Amino acid sequence: CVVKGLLTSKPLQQKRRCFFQITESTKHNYRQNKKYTAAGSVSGSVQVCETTDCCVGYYRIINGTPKADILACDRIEKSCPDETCKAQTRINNQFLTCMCNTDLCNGNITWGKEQTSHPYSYFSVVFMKKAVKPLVGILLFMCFWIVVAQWRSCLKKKSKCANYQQEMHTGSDSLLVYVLQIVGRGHFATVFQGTYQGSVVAVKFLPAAYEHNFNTEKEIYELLLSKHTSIVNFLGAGRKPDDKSWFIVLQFAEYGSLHSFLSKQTTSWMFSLNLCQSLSQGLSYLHSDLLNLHKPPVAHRDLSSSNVLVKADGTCALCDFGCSTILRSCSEPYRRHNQNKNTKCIQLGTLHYMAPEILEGFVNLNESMFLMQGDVYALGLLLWEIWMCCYDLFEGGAAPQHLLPYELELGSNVTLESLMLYVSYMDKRPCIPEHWELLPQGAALRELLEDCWDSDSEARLTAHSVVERITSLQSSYSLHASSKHLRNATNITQKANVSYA
Ligand SMILES: Nc1ncnc2c1ncn2[C@@H]1O[C@H](COP(=O)(O)OP(=O)(O)OP(=O)(O)O)[C@@H](O)[C@H]1O
Repeated sequence: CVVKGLLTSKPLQQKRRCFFQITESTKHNYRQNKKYTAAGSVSGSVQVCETTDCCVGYYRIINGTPKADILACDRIEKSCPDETCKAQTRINNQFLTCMCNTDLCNGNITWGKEQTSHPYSYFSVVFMKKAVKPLVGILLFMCFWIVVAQWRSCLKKKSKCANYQQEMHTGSDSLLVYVLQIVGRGHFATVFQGTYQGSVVAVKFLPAAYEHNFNTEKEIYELLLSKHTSIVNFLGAGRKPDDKSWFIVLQFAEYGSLHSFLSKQTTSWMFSLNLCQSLSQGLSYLHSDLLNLHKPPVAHRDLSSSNVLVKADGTCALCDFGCSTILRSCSEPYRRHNQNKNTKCIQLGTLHYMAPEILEGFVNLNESMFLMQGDVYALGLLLWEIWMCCYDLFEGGAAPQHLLPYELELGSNVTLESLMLYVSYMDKRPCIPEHWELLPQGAALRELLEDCWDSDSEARLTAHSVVERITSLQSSYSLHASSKHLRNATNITQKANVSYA
């Protein structure tokens, strides 16, 4: 109790005092204001910090000069080694932030003009477009000739480069798997197409050192019993005798990852609904606690369009459970498996999909609800990604090129800092096209997305209620694909279309 008391509330004389200010431009953001006001008691322009030693300052650059936007105590304990307020991050040459650890240190920011150049500034984007394009062309040309040369040498030594056969062991049994070409790569794994017992399968190989990731993923697949159509089917696992690498044999998803699917084609309204429906059903099943099936709730924790597969029937299946956490075992109530083991996944998962509270480190990683709410935030971004590639939702049927969430706003290599600033501090989300408001289903789509990615994690929908909302979209707007508002499929050029008859 004494320790807890020391951590949560400090004696008054030791409490940090910070400048407090919320400008007109941010006053409209009720939630944002509440977060900072709650960080300590405010008297005039000074706030006495309740739980942290850090002052924060968010500044906007107006006419080349930083103007304070939000000044306050930080809300959660973080390291802030600087005594003065030194500019740390900026975004689109517009924002500076600082954190410091002395009384009233956040009132005056120090910065150098050179700090305004941001990797995603307009200049660098133009430069990238003008200068990098020819370089990419040359590189592609060289790659083409390397591939041709390798293919020729393959033809010469056919036995080595062609399909090879592996006998792979799973405990006492053995799996005879033929491994063909590579179909995907992740941070840890290389995934091959192969055959097993006459069926096409995917074989995921993890290097010998990744035993923990292998065990976590295998444990989850075994637990899920592979019985849900929106979870990729698990067929076996084991270790290769020669290089000791780990492998998992899975049902093969013909269209590959959702990311590669959406990069290559646009979809009809009905097709997009099926993708969204199966995806949310998969997550709802994952989160569910099914005592009769001995299935505890599981948080995925690394949902992204690379970790969702698209099967031949146009439905999604979740995969890659290497970062997942079993939240509560049915046989051992409230024992949490994998706790603390998977904290590294936070940095490895695709940054774009991290919920604001996870970006800010505000989450107790052992709290089931927080982890599931983080998954629902990522689900909202995935639904947005799918609908942004639906030609029925764009005039003339011309859906824009597939982009990851926040890629348009922050560039393709987002950083943790720029994402924190944009998603958490500025409370921004991916742009929902304005013309959707004119569509019959537009308001329902907006509401669903906003209820998934709400900055208040407790206000978010559950995965189960997302399924219900999509079911109601399906029944209310099923005939909408032929609406006069919408498509002219002949206008679609680069991507192929996928639709249900
Ligand atoms: N069953 C499958 N069928 C078809 N392609 C698959 C299958 N499983 C994985 N892939 C492809 O392989 C890629 C990498 O797989 P996976 O995400 O499981 O690897 P990982 O190393 O665990 O990834 P991460 O970097 O997200 O941790 C996927 O994005 C997908 O393109």
